[in-house]
Amino acid sequence: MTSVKTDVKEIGLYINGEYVPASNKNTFDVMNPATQELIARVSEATEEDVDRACRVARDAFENGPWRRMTVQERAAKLRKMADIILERKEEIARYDAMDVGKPYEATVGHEVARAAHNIRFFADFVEKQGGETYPMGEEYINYTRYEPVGVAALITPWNVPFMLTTWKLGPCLAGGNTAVIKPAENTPLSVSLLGEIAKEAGIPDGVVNVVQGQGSVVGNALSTHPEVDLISFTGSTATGKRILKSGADTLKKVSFELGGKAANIIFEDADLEKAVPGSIRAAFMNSGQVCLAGSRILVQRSIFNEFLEKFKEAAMALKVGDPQEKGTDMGPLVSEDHYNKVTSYLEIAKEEGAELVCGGKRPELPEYLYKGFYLEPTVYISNNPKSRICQEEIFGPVVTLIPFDTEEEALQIANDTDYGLNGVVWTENLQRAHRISHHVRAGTIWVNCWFVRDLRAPFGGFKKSGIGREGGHHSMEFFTEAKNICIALK
Ligand SMILES: NC(=O)C1=CN([C@@H]2O[C@H](COP(=O)(O)OP(=O)(O)OC[C@H]3O[C@@H](n4cnc5c(N)ncnc54)[C@H](OP(=O)(O)O)[C@@H]3O)[C@@H](O)[C@H]2O)C=CC1
Ligand SMILES: CCCCCC/C=C/C(=O)O
Repeated sequence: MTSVKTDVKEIGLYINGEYVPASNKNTFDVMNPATQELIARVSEATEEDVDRACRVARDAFENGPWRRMTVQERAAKLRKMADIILERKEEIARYDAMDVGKPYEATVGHEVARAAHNIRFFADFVEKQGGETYPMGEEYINYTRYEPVGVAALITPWNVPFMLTTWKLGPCLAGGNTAVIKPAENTPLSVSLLGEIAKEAGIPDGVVNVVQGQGSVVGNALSTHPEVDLISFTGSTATGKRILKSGADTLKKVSFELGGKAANIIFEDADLEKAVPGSIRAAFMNSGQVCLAGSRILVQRSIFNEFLEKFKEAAMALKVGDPQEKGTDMGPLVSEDHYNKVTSYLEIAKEEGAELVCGGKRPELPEYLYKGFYLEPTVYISNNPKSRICQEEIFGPVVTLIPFDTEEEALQIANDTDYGLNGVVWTENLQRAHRISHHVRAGTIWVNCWFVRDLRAPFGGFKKSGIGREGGHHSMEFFTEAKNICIALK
């Protein structure tokens, strides 16, 4: 058996409605992390290319029709875009499976569908959005308008490239802004299609541009560019800090979705029929390369052994393998560098005295996957919540079970982190569910579920997990400027 073989793709930058090479004709190679085969050569933008993309986006914003269209006209084009995404869902999911190593089946069924929903949701949202009016007796009346901000830089990570980019692009375009998108260098394939999909949907040239290349060059050029008015960024906390500094001189608006180290708390009254599979998903979906991963599993001591046995059995039953193949639960890690980072925590865990329950090594795989960056689902037990494996975002299929006795202790451990993106609570006690949800310091708490999303709800992090919120009117507030108009009536 072999993985799906494809020709090496040649991918250009997408600027002003067409694919173009980099100004110096340089390209970079993209590998399939499941096999280390070369899958694409991608044009590597220079600062000059980024400058051109930003100027094109500025011109499309100032002089083009996009921001002048009625919301109904813009919404119709966005709905068309969502339709095209669904029509091309196999191609998009195949791309994400090829460069991220995501299981194709889950990607085509969930993530690409969600990507289309991201665009359609904001088309519907802006059509229904009203303004405010504040009459001042008979003499004056105030009313508000929500106007686009300008040129947005959308900088996105490699773990969920297409879906997370559309999560930003939907509200950006619905608000009447123009965009320069920069996907992660490891995973440029699916996002490279967004410019042509926008064009096919009738969105004017220059409104959606995609530049490719390294964060330190291309991302930095965007974050410092005078024509960029706002930056919506999803990625690591370390990069978020850098972008905040680079954007400071030009006073850019920022929205940051950053890292996480969620506590997944299992109380003794939890229904383990739900808590075990739910915790497995939260731990190992996307090979654990998920900001929302429930990677610190806090288990009440009275049920610790029972939970441990069930969790271990379920983790070991996950099918690790070729992301292109039906039935694969977990693909490889995204790259050699990332594999080295994740596996360095296996050494750290040993030094910290954590007990290895299962995993911690490469799985046995067919020969054609020998070079892939695979790691078995790995589970530790630790009694030291302050240890590095319990504090740092490993971003791989490595989780730690931590025993606790009381609610107070669970809360203390849950909140003992720099991060605050989300938390998960498993209990059949309604009062406890509310109590714990109120006291865990994080932007989203899931009770007896994980990663259930309503796009109207605020999404974002406390502490070092982010700045601002995305979702519904939160996204629209970021991507628009509220203007008050005060009219004298006499
Ligand atoms: N809160 C949330 O919703 C989510 C958060 N994340 C977080 O993302 C991280 C994983 O993604 P990862 O790609 O490694 O994150 P990085 O922060 O390394 O990269 C994210 C993006 O920023 C770019 N970038 C890197 N350096 C700079 C710079 N100096 N200026 C501007 N842009 C730059 C990267 O480019 P390049 O790749 O080319 O270096 C990439 O496109 C994890 O910490 C995870 O928790 C992920 C998903 C959701
Ligand atoms: C495998 C999917 C992980 C998605 C992580 C971030 C989600 C953001 C959102 O739902 O908007």
